[in-house]
Amino acid sequence: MSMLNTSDAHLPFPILIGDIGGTNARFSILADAAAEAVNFPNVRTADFKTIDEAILMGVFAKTDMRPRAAILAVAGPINGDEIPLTNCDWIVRPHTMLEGLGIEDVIVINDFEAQALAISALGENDRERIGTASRELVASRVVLGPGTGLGVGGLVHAQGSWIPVPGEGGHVDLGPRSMRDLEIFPYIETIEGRVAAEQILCGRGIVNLYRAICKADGIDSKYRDPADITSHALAETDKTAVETISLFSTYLGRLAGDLAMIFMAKGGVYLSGGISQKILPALRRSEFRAAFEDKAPHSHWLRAIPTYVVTHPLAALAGLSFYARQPASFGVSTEGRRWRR
Ligand SMILES: Nc1ncnc2c1ncn2[C@@H]1O[C@H](COP(=O)(O)OP(=O)(O)OP(=O)(O)O)[C@@H](O)[C@H]1O
Repeated sequence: MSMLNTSDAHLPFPILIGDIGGTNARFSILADAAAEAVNFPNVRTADFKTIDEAILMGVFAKTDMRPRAAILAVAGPINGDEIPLTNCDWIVRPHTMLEGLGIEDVIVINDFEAQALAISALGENDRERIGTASRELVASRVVLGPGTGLGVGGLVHAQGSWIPVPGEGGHVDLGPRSMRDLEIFPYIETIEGRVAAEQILCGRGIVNLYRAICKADGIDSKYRDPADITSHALAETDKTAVETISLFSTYLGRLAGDLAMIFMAKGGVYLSGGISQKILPALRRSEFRAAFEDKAPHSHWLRAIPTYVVTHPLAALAGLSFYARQPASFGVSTEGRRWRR
């Protein structure tokens, strides 16, 4: 039995769980540890001034259930009693929630910690395997998700617990490796001179990569929206778009393999984020998996690690509910991130 959570009392049910993204916030309520989650319609963050107002209108106005506790996953760092969100004007103020919403206990964690909690127990219907490695081990895992940005979360298995590890893995350096990379990389828009992984592996990164390929080839770029590039790539109606998504898959595989080595992720590497699902047919091709395994001197080891695309539509909420139902199975540190009345 793990000692990691002994200082943390269980949260009282019903528990409100929330995944607060830049554009959308998704909420559910768990009536008790055995009950199915009751899901509420997506709330667009731009439609409400505050998260408290969104909870009142998007949840409380639609049910008689009143949560006694809340676990929220947010995109952004959690420091202190005022938590600003990346890509959205909301500031999460747990003290205000305790006073105004009748909630007794609030925990706030990072969105990729929630994604990491989810990959501890996703079923076969909630993921699609990429490649042939299929050995399922109860061992450390990694999740990386290209969306508006690039999130990364580790899930370490130790002392009989799953321990989510938040971090800024989306900001590691990504370097050129092939001759073609060397032609394209000089044209990738940098951040203070650096090609951080997020300069390529996210929505705006797809456009950045596409434009760099156009410049390297001396042709005009036609598309400004990542969705246009992926749709032309998947339909094979534009050669540069096809190469963009092929290289995107290679670079995603390269980073996924690096993270697998860093975390000794024998339990598998998971791709989440909106973009992974949208380019699933491209990820099924050879580039992603080939780059993932291309890690001499450890390729034999990478070949045995399964890789998956998360297909669960509400994976972060699923992760939060696994934790809410069975907190003792997880080593979630709540220090400085839990507020009680
Ligand atoms: N078909 C597509 N192909 C590639 N990129 C796309 C496509 N559709 C949307 N995008 C890009 O995906 C990004 C949004 O990603 P995602 O849907 O994962 O949102 P998110 O970052 O999780 O935010 P939120 O949680 O608020 O929904 C945007 O940069 C958008 O331009």
